[in-house]
Amino acid sequence: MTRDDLKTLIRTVPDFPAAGIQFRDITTLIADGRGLSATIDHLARLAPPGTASVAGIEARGFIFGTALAARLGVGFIPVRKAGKLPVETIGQDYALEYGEARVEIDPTLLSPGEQVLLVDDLIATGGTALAAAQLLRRAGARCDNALFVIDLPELGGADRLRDAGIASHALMDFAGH
Ligand SMILES: O=P(O)(O)OC[C@H]1O[C@H](OP(=O)(O)OP(=O)(O)O)[C@H](O)[C@@H]1O
Ligand SMILES: Nc1ncnc2[nH]cnc12
Repeated sequence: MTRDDLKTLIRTVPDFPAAGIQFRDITTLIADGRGLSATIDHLARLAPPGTASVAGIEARGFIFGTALAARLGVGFIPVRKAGKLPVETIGQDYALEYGEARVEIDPTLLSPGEQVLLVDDLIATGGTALAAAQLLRRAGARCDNALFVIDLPELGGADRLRDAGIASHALMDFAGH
């Protein structure tokens, strides 16, 4: 399946979770077996050589991140929402398109200088991905690359990541918010 084929499997839900938001829903993509498999194929082709682990952002980033890590034969690092990890964590607050949140990681899961590939379903403002990358870097890992299924380019997230020294790719773009 091409990236254009995959794009047809994304469901758009207007005014969720707030008025004016066009919610790009990946559940219709992952419910399609060929679509899910092809998505992981496309992401795997974009993974940089030397990737030592994949970090995925809760919750939707876990779906693509774990599948990609298994495909690449590397470990998976969960970037969790606040209060979920059972050990001492480092955390970062951030703003997103429709609210505020905090992500946390267990820094002991990472080795110094380890090259971590950040994965999420979607990049909008980039606030979530930037917070996750900052955490991975604070833990001593390298985080210079990120992959997304969907980019909303008008919200400028990929530009923010580039300014922070993170190269990103997405399988598809959607215009508007
Ligand atoms: O680029 P940003 O403006 O930061 O927005 C993108 C983030 O928003 C969504 O997650 P959400 O916080 O809705 O959580 P979920 O994955 O648990 O549904 C999405 O999965 C990204 O993680
Ligand atoms: N428009 C959108 N659709 C789905 N997830 C999102 N996360 C942030 N903005 C989003």
